[in-house]
Amino acid sequence: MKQGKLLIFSAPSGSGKSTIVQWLMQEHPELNMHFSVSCTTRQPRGTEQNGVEYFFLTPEEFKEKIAKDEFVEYEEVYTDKFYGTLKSQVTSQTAKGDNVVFDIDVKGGCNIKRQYGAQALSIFIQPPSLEELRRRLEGRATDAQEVIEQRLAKAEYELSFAPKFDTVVVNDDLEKAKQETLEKIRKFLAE
Ligand SMILES: Nc1nc2c(ncn2[C@@H]2O[C@H](COP(=O)(O)OP(=O)(O)O)[C@@H](O)[C@H]2O)c(=O)[nH]1
Ligand SMILES: Nc1ncnc2c1ncn2[C@@H]1O[C@H](COP(=O)(O)OP(=O)(O)O)[C@@H](O)[C@H]1O
Repeated sequence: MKQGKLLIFSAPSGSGKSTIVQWLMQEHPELNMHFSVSCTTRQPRGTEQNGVEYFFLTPEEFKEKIAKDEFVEYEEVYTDKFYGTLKSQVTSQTAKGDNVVFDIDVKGGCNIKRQYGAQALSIFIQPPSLEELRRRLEGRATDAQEVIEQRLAKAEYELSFAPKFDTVVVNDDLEKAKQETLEKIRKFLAE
């Protein structure tokens, strides 16, 4: 059976990556995309549920998974906040011929691309500007101001990773960004 492919999405927090990924998964079931549920040590926010958006782990549980070599990759994305991709999330889907979607930080995105080469497409979702990124994070109203500042402080560094990705989509006009991403994925899956 044909192996599934990997679709990696990275961007500074607030760029619109989750909005685009959720739209693709809801509106385009023919793409056969399955979300890779990561592990994290951050607290759940809003309506997030364990096992849906993330597996929410204690730092001890996370360390145990590192020791057991259960991660394809993991990073301390923000101070004391660990995020990791489980090997089981990748192999169980690709073996069935399904495509796996990763919403993952810039370093993790480059790491997975390095490991999977041509089986993976890495997409960088770029905000039109840092000012707009601030507006979106504040508008989303899911994080405390301190958390927003922490994320914005990291955004410039993250933007410098864009050239390392297979492709960059600027998310200015959301509809355009969705269509552009869709076309790129269709082309890659047809290869
Ligand atoms: N390296 C790595 N990064 C991850 C993983 N899962 C999520 N992330 C990234 O961690 C960052 C913070 O994610 P989150 O707390 O959900 O905030 P949001 O991106 O603002 O919605 C984002 O850049 C995610 O893409 C993972 O398994 N590994
Ligand atoms: N092109 C866009 N124009 C204006 N607002 C947007 C656009 N794309 C996304 N947003 C909004 O910006 C906020 C951050 O988007 P989100 O998808 O949560 O980002 P990320 O997953 O990259 O952290 C959300 O409130 C979302 O509705």
